[in-house]
Amino acid sequence: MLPTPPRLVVDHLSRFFAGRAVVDDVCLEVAAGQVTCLLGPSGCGKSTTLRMIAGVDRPDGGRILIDGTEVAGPGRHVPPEHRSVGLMFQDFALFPHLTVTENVAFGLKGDRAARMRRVDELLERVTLSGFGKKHPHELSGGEQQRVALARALAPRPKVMLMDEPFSGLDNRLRDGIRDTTLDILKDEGTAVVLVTHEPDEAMRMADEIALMRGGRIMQSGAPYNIYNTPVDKAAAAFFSDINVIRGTSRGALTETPFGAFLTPGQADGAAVDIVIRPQHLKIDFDRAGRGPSPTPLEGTPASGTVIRARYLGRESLVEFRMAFDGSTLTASVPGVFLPKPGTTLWLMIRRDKCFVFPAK
Ligand SMILES: Nc1ncnc2c1ncn2[C@@H]1O[C@H](COP(=O)(O)OP(=O)(O)OP(=O)(O)O)[C@@H](O)[C@H]1O
Repeated sequence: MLPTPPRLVVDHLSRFFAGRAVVDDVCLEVAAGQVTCLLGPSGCGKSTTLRMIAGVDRPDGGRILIDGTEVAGPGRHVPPEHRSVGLMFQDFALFPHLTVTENVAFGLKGDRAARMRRVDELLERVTLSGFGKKHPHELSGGEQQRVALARALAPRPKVMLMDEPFSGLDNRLRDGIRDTTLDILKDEGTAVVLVTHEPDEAMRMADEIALMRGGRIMQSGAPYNIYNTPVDKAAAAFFSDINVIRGTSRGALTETPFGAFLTPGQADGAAVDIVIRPQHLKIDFDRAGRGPSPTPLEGTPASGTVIRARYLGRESLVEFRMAFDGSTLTASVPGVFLPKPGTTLWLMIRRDKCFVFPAK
């Protein structure tokens, strides 16, 4: 038996505007029931990629296949309504003059009883049973969003395309609605491509994240891998603040004020950036002008003076001016830790948590 093809395949897709590649050789594979997030800064080509998958824009190169059938490619363009794709955007675009039931039933074909069964099933799924006769203006933002989800899912699309679908919602509503939406999409077995510029949203929703920059996918993988093995400094910086310590490679080592770091593979004499997230800097107290003893895992401590400390709820962020060169480093500590500005403390760096990149 032949293996089942992925539900959605995007194969070397490109799009040019005024001679500039805004989508540049993008490849994706999304299985049924899988959520892939296109994540990246504004203007990196996420929405253009989504629009080509939807069929409202045509690629200049590459192909798109749904369940193994080419829907876009050289000389081929299947119109959006024949692609079995569902769409959900930031403005839910419900029809204001139609009731909730009529909105959800809008794209459904077949006899009335079957259509109504599907509408009832979906309204129950999105916990809006009993709302069928209401009009969109009688609903809250979160309720409208759930109607939009039910409407998009009603015809059982093979692929669901979502462009910042939660960004219009109140912060407090968002997490709950994201989780409900995810459960329903997984239950329906739809392949999902979700566009977002928020790393937290991608980490929360995605089975796979495709990190985009300048029209290209810079890195793709499971959220854990993207966060813990970024391909470069910018990929690391997309998910959190980062600290950068510059050094020069000698043999397989780079000497820094925090001791030597193993940096194999870097050319001798090359400038190297050691990158560390704030939660992986360890803070220790001053012992009459000395720090704690060096350890193999955390290296040599370096002293710094507190510039400011802020409490953010789950954690405290402490900024330091480092004694060795006056540079600034930021450490985060779970809970409440608010040392006074001017206090001298010592910082250490977890060797197993830092990333090494050639300096650019
Ligand atoms: N129809 C068009 N004509 C010319 N340029 C366009 C067109 N559509 C998009 N662009 C340009 O292509 C680039 C990518 O746009 P796109 O909307 O795909 O980015 P995005 O990553 O979705 O950004 P955002 O998060 O701000 O929506 C941008 O520089 C944009 O200005």
